[in-house]
Amino acid sequence: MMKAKAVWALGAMSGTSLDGVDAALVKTDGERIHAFGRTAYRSYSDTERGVIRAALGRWPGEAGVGEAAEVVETAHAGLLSTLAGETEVVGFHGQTLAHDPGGRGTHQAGDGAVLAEVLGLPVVWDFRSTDVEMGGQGAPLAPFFHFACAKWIGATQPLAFLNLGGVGNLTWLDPTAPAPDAPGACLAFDTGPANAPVNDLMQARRGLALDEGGALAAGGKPDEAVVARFLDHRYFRRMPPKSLDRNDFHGLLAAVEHLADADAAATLTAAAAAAVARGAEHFPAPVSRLLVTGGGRHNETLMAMLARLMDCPVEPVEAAGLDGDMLEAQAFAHLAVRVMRGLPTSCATTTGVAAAVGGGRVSRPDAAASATG
Ligand SMILES: Nc1ncnc2c1ncn2[C@@H]1O[C@H](COP(=O)(O)OP(=O)(O)OP(=O)(O)O)[C@@H](O)[C@H]1O
Ligand SMILES: CC(=O)N[C@H]1[C@@H]2OC[C@@H](O2)[C@@H](O)[C@@H]1O[C@H](C)C(=O)O
Repeated sequence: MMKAKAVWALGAMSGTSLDGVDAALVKTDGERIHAFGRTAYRSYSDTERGVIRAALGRWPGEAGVGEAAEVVETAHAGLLSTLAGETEVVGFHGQTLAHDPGGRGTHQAGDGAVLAEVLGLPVVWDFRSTDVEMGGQGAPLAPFFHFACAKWIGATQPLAFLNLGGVGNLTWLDPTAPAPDAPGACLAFDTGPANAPVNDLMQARRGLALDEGGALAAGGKPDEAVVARFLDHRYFRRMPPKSLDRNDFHGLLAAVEHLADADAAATLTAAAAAAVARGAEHFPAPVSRLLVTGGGRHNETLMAMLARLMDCPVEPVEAAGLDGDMLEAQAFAHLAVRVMRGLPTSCATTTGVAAAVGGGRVSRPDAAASATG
């Protein structure tokens, strides 16, 4: 079989924590990573964040959604144009405003056609809709990239990637499998809330965005009864694949209302760790290591709790030479190339979709130009 040519692709992600946009270059043929390139970040201003926050939970056509999409497009256009000269294709995730795979679908704000026109490059976007239309969860989508990362780092034994963002997601994988959608290659799902509840607590009690380093939680004692009640949630009894919306565990903050700040932070941190451990019970085989990506890997208390609960080494992805701040952006660069090549981006064991599917719409600059007159 002829080997596919690797190309430089530029991926961009605007995550659930609404901090800003990550962008990263990856040289890939959609199967194998050939090189990692430059990265860039642009934070949202408070005003921009406010516009996006006001549109959370809303669907296309509803109030505030157009304004949020414009903020997302402007931020991406500015950031991506600084790297556009180094790439052939863009993978644009956009900002998830609402995610209800069993109901109304999934909604990422930002129009790829607008970006294609601005950047003069093909843009792959709307990665999740086709999967949802075909009965999948539409998330997580990073697993096929995690599989490529496992090959890149030369892994030979099953391992797991854990993303600790607002929500947590876990990918178990066997790097000896021939492809990520091969039988027994991957199992992936959202574990539960990760940083979002602690962030919400810090905002409510201290006016801060996050528990820096997990310092507040480190000084508290988890309320085990609250953690046990949290684990009783029906989400943890569901078999994977499964995915979550940021607000699916909204009641968690009320459950720690009676606790002092440090104990409340410790309890919510313990709940996030326990959700991961509960998820790991679904692993088809033991793992050699758990590689942690996403902002939560900077939370030392959360990492220590995880290390106590897991029976394998728990390490930030940097221990394997990867970039934990950019992994999701890199994932959408890699997935964009898969879409361009007609390769699937999800399968039954990563999103629960009936058959492996290639999500993603492709907008080309000329088409964008003619569509907009
Ligand atoms: N130094 C730190 N100490 C403690 N927590 C931190 C630190 N840095 C980041 N975090 C946590 O990580 C979060 C951001 O993580 P990340 O950027 O991975 O999220 P995201 O990509 O927006 O979310 P998702 O993956 O759910 O879309 C912050 O909101 C905070 O809770
Ligand atoms: C619907 C949606 O945007 N989900 C995000 C979110 O953030 C983390 C987790 O929940 C994961 O399911 C997903 O993002 C990553 C990039 C994914 O699809 O793999």
